[in-house]
Amino acid sequence: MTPGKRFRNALAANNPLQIVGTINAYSAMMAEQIGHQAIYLSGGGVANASYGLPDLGMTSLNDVIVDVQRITSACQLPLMVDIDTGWGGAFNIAKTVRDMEKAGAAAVHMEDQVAQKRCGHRPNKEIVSTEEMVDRLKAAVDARTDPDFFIMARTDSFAQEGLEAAIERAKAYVSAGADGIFAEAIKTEAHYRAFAEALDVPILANITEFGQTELWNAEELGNWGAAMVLYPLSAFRAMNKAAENVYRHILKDGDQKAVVDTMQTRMELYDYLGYHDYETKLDQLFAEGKNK
Ligand SMILES: C[C@](O)(C(=O)O)[C@H](CC(=O)O)C(=O)O
Ligand SMILES: [Mg+2]
Repeated sequence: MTPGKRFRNALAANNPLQIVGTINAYSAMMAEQIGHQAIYLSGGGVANASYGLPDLGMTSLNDVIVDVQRITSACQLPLMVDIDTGWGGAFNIAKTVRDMEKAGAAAVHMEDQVAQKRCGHRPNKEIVSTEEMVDRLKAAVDARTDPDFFIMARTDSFAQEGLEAAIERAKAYVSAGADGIFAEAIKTEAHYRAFAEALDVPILANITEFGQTELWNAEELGNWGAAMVLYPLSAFRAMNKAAENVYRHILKDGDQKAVVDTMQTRMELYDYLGYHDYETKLDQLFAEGKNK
């Protein structure tokens, strides 16, 4: 079964489908073993965590592909990838989609901001015309080889143009072939309901912390018509805070005793990695070698 098909199955089986951000391969393994059905690679996350950069369109296709490959090699869950604005014109976008498919991604979202993009929850975003975004989407849809590969259009237009215009754009994006709509930085129950009622494709709610959106519960978002709920950077933010605390204590206390309880143990780490299976296998191979 292709990754795209697995994503569509997860979407059909979960209402709404929770999609959790996994900043690296090991996080993806944890999410999988905890029981999540779909995972996400955040564009902001790649920029921040892998390159120490802000989420301002400074990372390239190849920068993101590296992290996609690491995650899809380690985890079977369908992965949605943030491809920002697709990284260029029609030919570049087509290449982005093909490369994402080859790297094992199941879904992507592409947005209607200008190439010099910003985080969707920050002020002063600029967007391209509806026509330009429609062209981007057509290039993406044409390029996929697996018809189940899921191509979602993200619109950042709500902040500048308001609800009605954003819905009009979303309709045009669906006509261009988008499989789903990511309405960025909408805020209220009425907004979610309006998008869900106007469109007959799955709608994604981006429940990112410290942004424009309240931390609505998945069940209520589902009742309002959201088919997917995204938590793009939640675990990453928590990991960062935990790491910050450890660095401070080591410097201040001269040891890590005060924070050891906040750490995942060696055994927990090994359990997620399947370490003991590897070790058993290695011991067997070693014993066989000796017997020769
Ligand atoms: C979803 C997002 O595009 C991302 O890159 O993870 C960000 C998330 C964030 O900055 O909180 C966005 O919403 O623009
Ligand atoms: Mg992003």
